[in-house]
Amino acid sequence: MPTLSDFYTIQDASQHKTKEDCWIVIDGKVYDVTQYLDDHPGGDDVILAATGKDATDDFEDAGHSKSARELMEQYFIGELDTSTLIPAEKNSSENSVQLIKQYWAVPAAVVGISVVVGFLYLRKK
Ligand code: HEM
Repeated sequence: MPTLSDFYTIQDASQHKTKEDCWIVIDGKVYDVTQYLDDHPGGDDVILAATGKDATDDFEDAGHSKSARELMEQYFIGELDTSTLIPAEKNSSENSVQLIKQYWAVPAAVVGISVVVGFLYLRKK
């Protein structure tokens, strides 16, 4: 049955990344795991390292059991407002464009300078 729940942005969740106040985002859901940190079999450091971002891949890579997944529902506090992820994706594609531009600038400059030097050298002969 659908229930009303709070929505948080990834920026909201990123404000809670200490041992005293720790939220994680897994599969579009936000969990306040502050009280669970000391009991986590994988240690508190792995959970703290998974704060401030989408921790779904880290959580899945650890191969959590069914009972771990049931347990985590106790710490559910709200849904992730996914509209806040769109600018992040846009930024990362903009970053890729910047990287491609930089990647091509250096070899293009080397080829350009070589052509000019070669041309001048041949003209001198
Ligand atoms: C509410 C969130 C979480 C709960 C309730 C939880 C619960 C558990 C439980 C019960 C185990 C024991 C093995 C199992 O039953 O699967 C475990 C192991 C583990 N967890 Fe989590 N976990 C959570 C989040 C995370 C996150 C975000 C990470 C990030 C990497 C993580 C990393 C690990 C690792 C590496 C182990 C393996 C420990 C070992 O086998 O030595 N867990 N977790």
